[in-house]
Amino acid sequence: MSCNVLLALNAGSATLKFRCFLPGSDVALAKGLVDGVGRGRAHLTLTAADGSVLVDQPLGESGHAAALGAVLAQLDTHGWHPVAVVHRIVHGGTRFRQATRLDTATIDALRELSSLAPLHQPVALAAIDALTTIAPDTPQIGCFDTAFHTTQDPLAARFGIARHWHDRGVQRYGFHGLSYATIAHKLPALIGPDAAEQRVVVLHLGSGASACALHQRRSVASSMGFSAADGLLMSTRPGGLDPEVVLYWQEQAGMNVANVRSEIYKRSGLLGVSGISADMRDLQDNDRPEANEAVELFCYRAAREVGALAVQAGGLDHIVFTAGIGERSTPVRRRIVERLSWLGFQLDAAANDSNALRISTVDSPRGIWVIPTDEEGQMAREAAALIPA
Ligand SMILES: Nc1ncnc2c1ncn2[C@@H]1O[C@H](COP(=O)(O)OP(=O)(O)O)[C@@H](O)[C@H]1O
Ligand SMILES: CC(=O)OP(=O)(O)O
Ligand SMILES: [Mg+2]
Repeated sequence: MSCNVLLALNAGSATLKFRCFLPGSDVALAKGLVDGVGRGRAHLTLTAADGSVLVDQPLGESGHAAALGAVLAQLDTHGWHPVAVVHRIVHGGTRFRQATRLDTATIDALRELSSLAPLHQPVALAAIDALTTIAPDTPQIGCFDTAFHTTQDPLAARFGIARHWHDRGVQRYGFHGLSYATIAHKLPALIGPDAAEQRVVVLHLGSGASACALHQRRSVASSMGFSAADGLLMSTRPGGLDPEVVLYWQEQAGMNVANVRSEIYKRSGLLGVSGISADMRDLQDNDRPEANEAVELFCYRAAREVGALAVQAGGLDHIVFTAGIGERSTPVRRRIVERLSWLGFQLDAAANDSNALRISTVDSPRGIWVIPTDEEGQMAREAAALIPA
């Protein structure tokens, strides 16, 4: 049977995640992943809504364009025809504040922001360019990680630098907005309508990691800034760094801009501190002291940021863990919450071990929750109004 779908694409540095929705709804019909893109070992999986695996296919030497071509071919074979494609775009700068139909002018404007999100923006643009070539008549829509944070307190968006820089766009934007918007959307049903409006800090802990304070389900402040390199320790990014370190690398270690960017985006974080792996699973099960120190630094920095965000939100009632590490790592959640116990967060160890929705004890003064993120579902909701009838 053949069926029109909205195709949502979330292009990462080495992955292409996708999901097909009934147009105008957030009901998913199928989802998939191409792993190892551009690394000589791309692999496509396509899974139906009931969990059955429809495709499990090595693609070999595929870049983003070839990977996308293979995805479209498989969707076609299974009778799914994209009437529109919606892309996750990490940086929308000051201009893109809501889901936007993409054309030559908007794509050019997004290209100018590439250096501020070097791991993400170029690959999203590669997917957009590939689609423009393969399916020029299919409408494309961009949804932005920065858009959810336009409600931030103006003070939270300002660096302590000369005003003219701020006016030129050197501001704190905040990222992972599609993930935070998903959590804000799910909160009333999952934690209760009154609790949902309280002060909530969401910890999005994935390859990139950040934290966001919500009040009345809107972003008040977040840990990421001008780029997605600020804030928490991440898989390969350092998070907040004294700017003099960058000057030291350039002046004393002879590193050029490309070397510095690589150090910041690819060689720091869990990988740099441990010297072992960027993957939390490898580190939390490893007995070497360097692995333990990397995990401990990750947890300490996350807890420290929760404290800072509690000040910005004027208090704190709940914390929510989400994304790959937040949804699945029992020890990371335990170590973060231990550092927050003085704020009234008491962990229920058994609930934490089973990744339950509520992981705080019944008499914990404040709530601790685990809520799966759904960036693609959020994209489908945001794009609904822009899909041609
Ligand atoms: N069971 C688990 N325990 C600990 N960490 C996990 C687990 N499953 C996945 N992760 C971690 O989640 C991270 C990826 O998260 P994800 O949200 O998928 O990131 P992204 O979409 O940004 O690539 C990886 O660092 C991986 O180690
Ligand atoms: C913004 C960002 O860091 O995204 P990701 O976690 O997907 O790398
Ligand atoms: Mg992610």
